[in-house]
Amino acid sequence: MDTPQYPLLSRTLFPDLPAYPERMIQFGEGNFLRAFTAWQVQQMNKQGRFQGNIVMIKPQGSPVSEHYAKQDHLYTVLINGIADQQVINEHEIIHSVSRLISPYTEYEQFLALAEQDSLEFITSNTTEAGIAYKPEDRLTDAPQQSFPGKLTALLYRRYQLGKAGFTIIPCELIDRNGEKLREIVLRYAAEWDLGDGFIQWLEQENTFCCSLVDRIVPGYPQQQAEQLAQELGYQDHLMVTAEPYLLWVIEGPAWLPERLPLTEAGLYVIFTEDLRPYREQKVHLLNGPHTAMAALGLLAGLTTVEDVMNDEDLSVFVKELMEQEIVPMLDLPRAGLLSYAEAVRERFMNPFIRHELASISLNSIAKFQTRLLPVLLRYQRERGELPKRITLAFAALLVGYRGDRLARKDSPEVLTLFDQAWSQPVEAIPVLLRETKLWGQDLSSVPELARTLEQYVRKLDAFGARATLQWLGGGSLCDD
Ligand SMILES: NC(=O)c1ccc[n+]([C@@H]2O[C@H](COP(=O)([O-])OP(=O)(O)OC[C@H]3O[C@@H](n4cnc5c(N)ncnc54)[C@H](O)[C@@H]3O)[C@@H](O)[C@H]2O)c1
Ligand SMILES: O=P(O)(O)OC[C@@H](O)[C@@H](O)[C@H](O)[C@H](O)CO
Repeated sequence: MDTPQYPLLSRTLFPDLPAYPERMIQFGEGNFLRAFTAWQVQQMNKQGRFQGNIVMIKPQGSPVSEHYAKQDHLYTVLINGIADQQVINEHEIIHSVSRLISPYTEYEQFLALAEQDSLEFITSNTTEAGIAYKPEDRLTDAPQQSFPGKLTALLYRRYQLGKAGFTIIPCELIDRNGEKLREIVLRYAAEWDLGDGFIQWLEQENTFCCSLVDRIVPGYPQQQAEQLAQELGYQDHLMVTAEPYLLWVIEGPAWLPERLPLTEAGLYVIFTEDLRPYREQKVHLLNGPHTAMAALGLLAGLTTVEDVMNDEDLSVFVKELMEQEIVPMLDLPRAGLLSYAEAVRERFMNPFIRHELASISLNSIAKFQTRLLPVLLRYQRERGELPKRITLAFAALLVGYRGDRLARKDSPEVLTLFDQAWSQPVEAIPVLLRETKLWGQDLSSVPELARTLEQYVRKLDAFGARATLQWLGGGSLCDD
């Protein structure tokens, strides 16, 4: 929203903000990283513990938003929510980003980062799709299309200059993110014939860490933009809202906490030798319910996570989904899982942030595959029956992806598969379940799955999401 009566946030307005040498390269300029890594770097800087800034790299070719340069790479993070029973409504101008480079228009500037000795860390968040191998990438491209391709080119230049390697900590929400990134970089190194010396340098001088991130960051506060400009006294096109909670689990070497003193700065960062249990818990008990509530909530006509948590039927659904279907399928102590589940529900109830179900529903098929499907399959194997709530969320997703009720946001490939299947409604569900490109496996032989989904889809179509939820919880429907 434009609020031209207020000056634009820039260093002219705040000339005393400090600037530090660049110590971190960050692939990704999205909302999440702006309220996560850059915010944390600023907390360390404020305490004199890091004294380093971030260079952001635009991982994709879409035009760079003019706002970064116009705002001197400053932006506001608004922290809104409840922590330790205290209401928190804080804002902070983040000045830990020094510049944003697009390799698509400034490829030489991008590669020149290899010359900078002050740079030690590389972080990234390029969505679940970003850590991907693209066979067409070449060292001679300017730039390579994939994020790992660009990273390999940068690392190769660094190696050629005989300089020290980096500590690389990706934040993408995929399993073993650091290992996957390392594998792809090594693959490019071999395929591009960059030599044994480079491969040895990659392995010995660089550290790829796996990491898990957790902070709800709904992004730009569209609806309060005007009021905020009035309160802050400036307009900021890059401001981003986040909850107070933050967790970063990093699986890395013992020397890392000292070099990256996040914990010392009082941030909830866990350095561990094994992040798997943290990942299982978060992906299934926080992201899983998000994906399920988005599928059902949108069909029920709701808009935000808060709407869901204030809805009698849906909030019960979310609680039972967590406690009765997800918790029993996780290999972690039950008491800890239940208290995590409760804390997550409190975060979902945050009355100060507006988390749109539509934004959570982006690319829901891939999300269902990682967040809920493993739980559904394990439940079916161990109990000999389907978990009814996850299955209902699955049915709601299939209805949503039919395209006649809701706007769908997914890759063209996924949408085409759904359009083809739904063009023959009678056969649609078995056809979709067989499609390995959607689920990573053929689901047609999962006992009772096709039949149950067909039943739930019929009920969702005939009676709507709310009545179907009530029926699932023991109520009756006219065709019972
Ligand atoms: N927003 C949150 O609450 C939150 C919390 C935890 C994790 N995350 C994760 O962060 C990711 C980004 O969220 P966001 O809110 O910053 O979104 P965003 O749309 O603001 O930013 C997305 C970023 O990813 C890049 N990107 C997108 N597709 C890419 C691709 N195929 N290859 C390379 N780069 C690509 C974009 O250029 C941009 O830098 C999400 O996918 C999610 O997994 C988000
Ligand atoms: O960011 P996405 O689109 O991958 O998923 C939506 C939410 O589940 C997610 O952003 C959570 O809010 C986040 O993972 C909390 O740490």
